[in-house]
Order: sequence, then structure tokens, then C-alpha cells
Amino acid sequence: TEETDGFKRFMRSAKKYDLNVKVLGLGKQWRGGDVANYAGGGQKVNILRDGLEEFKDLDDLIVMFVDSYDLVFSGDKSEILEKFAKFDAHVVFSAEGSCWPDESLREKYPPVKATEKRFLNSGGFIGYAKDIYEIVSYKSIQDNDDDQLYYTKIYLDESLRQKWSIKLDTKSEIFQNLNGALGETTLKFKGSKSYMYNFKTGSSPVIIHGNGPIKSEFNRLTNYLVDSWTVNSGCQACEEDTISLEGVREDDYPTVFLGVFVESPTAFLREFFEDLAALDYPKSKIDLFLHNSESHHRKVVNKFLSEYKGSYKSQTYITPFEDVDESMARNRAIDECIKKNCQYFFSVDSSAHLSNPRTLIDLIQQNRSIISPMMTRDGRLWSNFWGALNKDGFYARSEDYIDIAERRKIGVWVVPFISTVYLIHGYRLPALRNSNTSPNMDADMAFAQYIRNKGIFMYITNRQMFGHLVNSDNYDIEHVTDELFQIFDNPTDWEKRYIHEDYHKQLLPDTEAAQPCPDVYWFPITTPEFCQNFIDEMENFGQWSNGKNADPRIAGGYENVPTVDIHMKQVGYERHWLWFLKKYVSPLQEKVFLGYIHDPPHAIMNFIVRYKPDEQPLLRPHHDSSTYTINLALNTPGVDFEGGGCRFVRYNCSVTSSRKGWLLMHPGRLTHYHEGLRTTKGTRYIMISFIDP
Ligand SMILES: O=C(O)CCC(=O)C(=O)O
Ligand SMILES: [Fe+2]
Repeated sequence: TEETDGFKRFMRSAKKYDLNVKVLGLGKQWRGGDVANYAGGGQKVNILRDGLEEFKDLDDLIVMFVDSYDLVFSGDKSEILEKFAKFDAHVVFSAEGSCWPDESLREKYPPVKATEKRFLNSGGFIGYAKDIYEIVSYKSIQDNDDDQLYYTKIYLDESLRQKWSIKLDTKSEIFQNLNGALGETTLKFKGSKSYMYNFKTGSSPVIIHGNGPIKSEFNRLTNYLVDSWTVNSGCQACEEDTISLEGVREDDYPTVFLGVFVESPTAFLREFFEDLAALDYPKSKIDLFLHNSESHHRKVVNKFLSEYKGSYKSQTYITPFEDVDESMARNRAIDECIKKNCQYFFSVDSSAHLSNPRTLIDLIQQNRSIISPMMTRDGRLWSNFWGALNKDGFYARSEDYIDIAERRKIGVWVVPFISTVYLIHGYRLPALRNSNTSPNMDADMAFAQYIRNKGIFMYITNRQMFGHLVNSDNYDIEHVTDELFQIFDNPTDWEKRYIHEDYHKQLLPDTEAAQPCPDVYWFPITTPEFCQNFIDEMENFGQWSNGKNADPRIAGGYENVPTVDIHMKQVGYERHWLWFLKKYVSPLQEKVFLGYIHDPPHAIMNFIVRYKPDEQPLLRPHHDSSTYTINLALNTPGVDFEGGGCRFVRYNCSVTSSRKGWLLMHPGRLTHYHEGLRTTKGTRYIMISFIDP
């Protein structure tokens, strides 16, 4: 009765196999009951009777009747007719393994072999128009009676069975009902063709029916069936039914209602907004709606809002101080979008970094009901879609989940759950009011379930790299800059924010490292922001040592060459720093001190040193207890302080014009006797590691 996504999928398959379909019931009021959960569907018999009226006297016309929402064709007319002929029957009904809706009729069915299906399913049958017309006219049936029971009773009446020469397709030659049979079927590919194979009966059925409570699994299979995707040809359905914004004037771009949701503490939120603002789409066509429920994030949010004030078509901000929870905010966004008559609703959560600026345009052009750009967490399989559901409606891993998440299979996939970022056609929204609310369920779970129940398809596309998801599982908001501590969970974001843009160049074979003094190497490694965040973190902690020899923080309690410093252990950064040494410092070392490979590098002494004229201004000549030492400048001579620098006595060579974010690397013992020169004004900060003591 409705033009659902399932119906469109069905029609696509009919077109693919060049079958002429007469659609019955479209636009009618459905009075057949809730057939997903209860018996019903009698209306289908009535509709079919009316539809067959004009053919009732044709005894050489073969017709096939099939459901559509949960069914696709997988073969053409000649294949269907050939198979039908082999039955030597006038009417063939599809069969399944369970006896529904009246279990008590079980034993009335003729027995079948163990590999076959014994019971009638009314979702598909084929036969001569005259016989079928007589069957559907045999008795009257109420719209909300059960159609399957109607046909079952006819079939189980031996005289009627013979009269109309009715057989069941017990070996799934033509019809494959999948409920209870998923385990005996598999997808097969042959060049650019896909089909289903039943290895229990050895058949390749041409009508595939996702009957019963296996809709998600059926949807998954139809990502491949009807030649939608094959191993050899990849995604053949991807370019179908798309639209193009190519050549469209910006003024004529569709209107997008952008709902942004900051619902929990989120790492790298600043970068999230940078990506959002950089989307390749005219802001004059975007209504911005932002809900922030974290007062912790209000500064970053406000900065984004004020920076783009007046740029978006409109700006709505629901602050953390308003009494609006996540579900309410999400529902409200949908309502606002409807009110504005938006053409698209684009929902983006703060963990979705849309680093591909084409994302929004790509999604619009893909032209699906609800579509989400696939994203995963940095180097993880965690993504914003599920490939399958378990019995309770929670996450289950589908057979193809990893291939899709890792983009080994590329395409546009119908899936049972999407979250975090998605685009919805505006005309779909009225059906989705209050879709984010369900008792005892998170908003995203409620939303996906609601859509599934509506029979609307959710697609995930991995045709492009769209960006990634930030992982905020271990995001503590107790530091001055919490991102500093995110080197493990969000390595890509961390690197982008904190590793010097010229760092990677240093590793190229043709790049020669700067050498300001003999065997003292000089590398850009961290950004100025890292240096500033690091200093701020330490100053906030504030427990600088007194620069005396007695030092309870170290084994033995005595420091020969003491500095005013803070150890990484004291600020909970030891693990992070050691990883930094392994990941970023070791490769540099291996380049300049050839043949010395210690993986992972070892370091017990990792500390930030503070020099001030009236505190500790200098450090007398000494050796370090290290194989090599790194000395990272955290601020700038001539700007933040006067004097300072490091002098290597043996070579009478000093590095005084140190560069913020650049480190010095030098041997620790024997050759590189060195001293810290006097800081005469301001404060000098350096970060030191004694590596491989
Ligand atoms: O001040 C400098 O640059 C040298 C620091 C140093 O040698 C040390 O902390 O061991
Ligand atoms: Fe030193």
C-alpha cells in the first residue's frame, strides 16, 4: 500500500530482470493488520482477486503473486517459467520450515524429505491465472483475517489441492523463504552477477523473500543481491538513483538544517568545529542548530558561534544551562527542521570529525532516505554503524562488518543501525517526530529502532574517506588542556595538534638533520601549542623542586646536578611521554646515530626544567646519565627570556638561539660535557629526557 524503501528495492529488482509488474494495492488504506507481529493480511487476497478479474478467463496466462516490501527477484522470466514448468502443476506456492499461523495443522501436511520445507508460505506463488483466480474467489475473507491460513486450508484439502493442481516449492527451486533458512543459503558471485545458492537443496532460487523477523539480515543480503555488489565489479547500485549538484548555482543549493550535538565531554572539540565550518557548502543555505549539554565546552562552542555569527542562514543555540536533555534536543531539531520546510536534515555529533569537506555534498548526491558517512575511531574497528542486530536489538557483528569498516568492500549499504552523523531527506521527517525518545534506551538506539520499525532504510556509505570518530572514553576534564593526554586514544588528532608540521620531513632519506654543534642534532618535533599547553600544565601543577642535591623523587635520593624541575611521573604524564619518545624521538635518533637501535627507548628521568634569574639561572658543566639526551625548547630566547642556551664544553660550541618546539639530541656521556647557560631575564623552560641511562 505504501511506496516504502523496501518497495523501491523490489521494483529495482523487477526492472533489473525485465519483469513486468502490476502493482496491486498501492495507495490503498491497509486494513490487513500488524502482520509483522500478528496473523492478518487477508486484504492481500481481496486485492489480488480484484486485480485478477480481468485475466480470470485466460487459461494460458501464467501469473506470479509476490509480496514486495521484503522480497527481491533474482532471476528473469525464462528462468522462472522453466522452473515452474518442471513442477508439472497449475499452481506452486512457496514453502517454509515453520507452520504458521496455526501450528495445529502441522501433521495435516504431506511429509517431505529432511532437506525440504513442508509448510506453505503465502508471500509468493505462481500459476495459471484462471486457477489462481478461482483459488482467491473460493471463499470470502476479511481484510484482517490471515491470508496464509486461507491458502493453507485450501492446500490441505486434498480434493481442492488436486482440483487446482497445487504443489509446494519444498526445495526452494523458485521461492526462497529465508526465515529459518539463513543457515542453508549463501551469496554467490559470477562476474558482475550475484545470486543466492541453497546448499541444502542445491538450488539457486529466483525469488528471495525475507519473511518473518529477519528483516535486518535480509536487508544485508540485498546489499549484494540483484547485482548490487559483486566481488569482481564492486558496487553496481551505487550510482543508481543519485542526483548531482554539479553546475548548480550556490543560491540554488538545497536548504540544509544542521543539527549539532555536544552531548558529552568530547576530545578535540575545537578541531571538530574547524572541520564543520570547512564543509564545502554555502553557509547561507544552512540553518544551524546547536545543542551543548557540557558547560565544560562552552568556551569552544561560543568561539565557534561568534566566529560564524551571521554566516549561517540562522543560528540557534541551546546552552548547557537550559533544561534540555539529549532526546529533547534531538527531537526539537527535527521539529524545527520541519517548521523551516528544510530539504535536508544533517545531524552531526561532536565526535564526528568531518575532515573531508565534500561529505555533505556527497551525501546529498547519493540521494538515499537516511544516509550516514562511515567513520571509525583512529585505527579501530569501532564505527558509527552496526552490520547486524542480536535477538535483543543490540549490536551484533555481521559477516561483512570488518570488510566494510576497513573499506575492503566499498559501497552504499543498508544497515540496521547508524549513529553520530547522518543526512535525512526532509520529506521523511514528519514520520520521525519524537523518534529519539524511548524509555530505558539511549537516544541513538531509540532513533535507529524507530526507523527500522518504520521500514525506512538506513544506509552507510564508505565510498569515500569522510573523517573519523574521536574517542572520548578516557577523556578526563581535570587538566588545563585535556587533549595533551590524548596521545593514546586519539593519536591522529593528537599528532595534528601537537606534532610539528616539519617533523615527518626529517625522516625522509634526503633530509639532513641540522647539526649546530658536532654530534648535536636539532629537529623540529612539537608545535608551539604543545609547548604552551605543556608549560601551562606544569605551572598549574606548580610543585617545582627546590634545585637541591637531596631529591626524594629519585632512587638513592641524591641528584648530582639538580635543577628546578617537575618529573613527568608527578603529573601523570610518564606513560604518555615514553610513548612520545618511542613514536617520535626514536626514529630521529636512528637517523643520526646510525646502528643504535633501542626499542622501546628507556628513560627514567623525564622532566621539565625552569630557569629564572632569581631562582635557578644556570646549570654547571656535567654529563647526563644517558646514552643520549633530548633537550626540547618550550619557549623562545629574546621573547620569553634573555640569555640561556646549552654549551658543549669540549667543542666550545653553544646553542643559544634555541627554537620553540625543536629538540637538541646529543650523546649523554664522555664527549658531550655540557652546561646550561645563565638566563638573565624572564623564564626559560626546557623538557629533558635521559634516554637509555
Ligand atoms: O639548559 C640546558 O639547555 C641544559 C640542561 C641540561 O643539560 C640538563 O638538564 O641536564
Ligand atoms: Fe645535561
